Amino acid sequence: MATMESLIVTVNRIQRACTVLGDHGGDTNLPTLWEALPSVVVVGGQSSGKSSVLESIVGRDFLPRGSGIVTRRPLVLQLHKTERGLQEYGEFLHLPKKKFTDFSMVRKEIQDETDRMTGKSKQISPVPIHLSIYSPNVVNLTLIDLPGLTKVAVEGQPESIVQDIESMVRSYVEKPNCIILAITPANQDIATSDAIKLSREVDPTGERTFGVLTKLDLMDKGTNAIDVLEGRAYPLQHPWVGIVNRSQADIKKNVDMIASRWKEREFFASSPDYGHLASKMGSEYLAKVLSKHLESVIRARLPGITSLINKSIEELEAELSHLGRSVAVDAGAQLYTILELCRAFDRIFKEHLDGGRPGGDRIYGVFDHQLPAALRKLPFDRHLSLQNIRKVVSEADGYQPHLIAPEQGYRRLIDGALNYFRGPAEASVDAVHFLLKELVRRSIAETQELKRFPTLQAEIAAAASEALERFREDSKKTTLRMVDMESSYLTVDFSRKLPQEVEKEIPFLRLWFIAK
Ligand SMILES: Nc1nc2c(ncn2[C@@H]2O[C@H](COP(=O)(O)OP(=O)(O)OP(=O)(O)O)[C@@H](O)[C@H]2O)c(=O)[nH]1
Repeated sequence: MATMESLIVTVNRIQRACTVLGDHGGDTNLPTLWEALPSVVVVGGQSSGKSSVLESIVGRDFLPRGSGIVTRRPLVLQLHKTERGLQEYGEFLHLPKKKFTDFSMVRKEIQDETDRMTGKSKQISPVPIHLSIYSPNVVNLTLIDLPGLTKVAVEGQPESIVQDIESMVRSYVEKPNCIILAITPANQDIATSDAIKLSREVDPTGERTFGVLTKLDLMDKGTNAIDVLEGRAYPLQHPWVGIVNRSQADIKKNVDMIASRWKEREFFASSPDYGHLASKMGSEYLAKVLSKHLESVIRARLPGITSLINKSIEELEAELSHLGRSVAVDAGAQLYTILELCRAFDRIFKEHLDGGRPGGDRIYGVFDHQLPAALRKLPFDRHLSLQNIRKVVSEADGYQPHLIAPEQGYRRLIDGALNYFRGPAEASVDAVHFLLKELVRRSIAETQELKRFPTLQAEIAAAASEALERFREDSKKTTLRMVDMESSYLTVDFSRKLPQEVEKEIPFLRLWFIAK
């Protein structure tokens, strides 16, 4: 049996690890170990007696009380049985090593930790609070206390609170590893029990549901719940357990929990209705039944839990090896890592440009195909038609016609022709710019080392893109400046080199290349 008890303790440790790692189940698309771990979830309507049942099981008065919705975060209560005579204490996961021997301080810490997550608002939060209680008066058992199913939002709560609570409760009870502790007050019509309605919906066979009837002592005189407790009414696979907790008056009088347990035992033992069931009633019996059932569920689920843990370890180890060595902490080493990553990107980008990876050939193609093709389309034939030449020469001469060579006319003709080059020159700069941006994107994607640093990857891409934009503007200015330089200084040699037979193709293209 000791092995089984350490089994629950082991599952408790895994559960705490899940919460530390942010895995508390719920609607995440991340793989979750939390949901594979069996636990007992306490479900009931408002003021049904959930907190009282938990305190009766623990034998300590430690839960916050008040009107409206008091429980606003799931409370994962892990009970650890200790040797008789040892001091009882509580310990929170978010305050490791701090032992709470004063259980009124446990209540205050639950309230404070709830407010830390939800603020002073009355909001609820799915992030659980982990509380471990070490006591000789408990059994090894894990219980999760959830906000009470309510019908109305109290002031300061959004209308959606009713739905929000139900969704949170559902996210727990619908999981196959969840053992449902459905709390129903006996002094209300069980047919209207929120807990029974919900458990029947998510666990129609009742194999995961334990029905608890509280407030048996408050039933109207002459009525009893014997039909339910003996399984004739609202039958469940596991027999109902009747509980008598402290009344509000007892709470006010600070009746001791252990004394309250004694009163409960007296109630059942002396009851004419329930005397014959006394050995199977009360919070102590309920705790033992739940602990034994939890052990059997853990035992049954152990192979699945083990394989899930092993699978998670393999996946995490694979991810770790993919991520590579850990990044240094000091600034100098981090800078070195960043420079190394930049060099890796630079190396790949250069290979695209200089050869070894595709890309540079397309840039060459801009000058070897696109630019000449664009120049061939320039309207030199129209610009250099006899009609236009006459027009430009006569305009250049003004009222004094040229005597020998129409030099001014020539200059204007050549200047006008060279201006046609501006468009294709700028288009070539744009084409090369587009190709370089594409090469940056591909180089970033091909730099494996950068994959584990998405932020740095984005920063390098942004810096490279910004630099290319600057270079593009500078390149356009330089290209147009070259065209202007050529057309602003036509030497005599330029004209002398003109081919004698004006070829049909592109006289000025040949003229241009000869002049260069
Ligand atoms: N007489 C008597 N009173 C009970 C019993 N169980 C709970 N109460 C009283 O019912 C009231 C509500 O009990 P809680 O344990 O706070 O109920 P709860 O479901 O935790 O309430 P919330 O979580 O705040 O919705 C308290 O005043 C309890 O003292 C019982 O078995 N007998």
